[in-house]
Amino acid sequence: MHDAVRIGIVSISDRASSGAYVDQGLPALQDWLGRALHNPVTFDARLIPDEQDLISATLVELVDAGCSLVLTTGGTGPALRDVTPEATLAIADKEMPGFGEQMRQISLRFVPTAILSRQVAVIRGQSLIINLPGQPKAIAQTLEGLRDADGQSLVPGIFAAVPYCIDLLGGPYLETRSEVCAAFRPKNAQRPAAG
Ligand SMILES: Nc1ncnc2c1ncn2[C@@H]1O[C@H](COP(=O)(O)OP(=O)(O)OP(=O)(O)O)[C@@H](O)[C@H]1O
Ligand SMILES: Nc1nc2c(c(=O)[nH]1)N[C@H]1C(S)=C(S)[C@@H](COP(=O)(O)O)O[C@H]1N2
Repeated sequence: MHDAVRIGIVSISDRASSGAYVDQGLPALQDWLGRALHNPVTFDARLIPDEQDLISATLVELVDAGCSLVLTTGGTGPALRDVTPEATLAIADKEMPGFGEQMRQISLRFVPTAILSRQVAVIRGQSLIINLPGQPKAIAQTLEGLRDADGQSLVPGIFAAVPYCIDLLGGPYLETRSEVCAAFRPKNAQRPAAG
């Protein structure tokens, strides 16, 4: 039996939230997490514009609702309306700089403009909050990393470190499908395989 987990997914886009185009962020997040995790997931989904106070309030609401993990997409670039990192840092207890550093390493293998992405990850209470870029295809790329033609990992995706981080926060034990994402835990933190 796998632990149940509640995950917040937040798409931050002026145009998708106003209906100017169809949001692809929430479906991409839900699809990837559904493929990667064995655990039963309850999703709390929000589609909101690039408004700093609303982004912060939404993140607080999702943490208070019991989300162990909150993933955002969009609003991490340099444009005037891009304020997702500021809104996330404003409600943080701790910053987790490794996630942003690793995402930029991965994304640089795809586009030189990855340098423009300012995404951050933070802890608030017992929740891990991670900003992902807004390009829908960047969601799987940053979570999963990059493989060569034989399926060998070239750059590990950031999700490999998420289950152990959530263990350390006292959250549910997340188990991943290794063909999508091989999570890493130190040996002493591994539960015996079920069955
Ligand atoms: N939720 C989304 N659904 C579909 N495509 C998106 C979404 N968010 C972003 N994109 C695409 O990725 C690009 C970069 O995302 P970014 O977050 O910088 O958006 P933006 O240009 O600030 O505009 P907006 O906030 O109105 O989506 C967008 O120009 C758009 O083509
Ligand atoms: N993997 C990946 N990362 C990416 C991109 C991309 O296409 N793929 N686009 C970059 C660009 S052009 C920008 S401006 C930043 C910020 O994007 P955001 O404002 O959509 O969050 O993400 C970067 N990271």
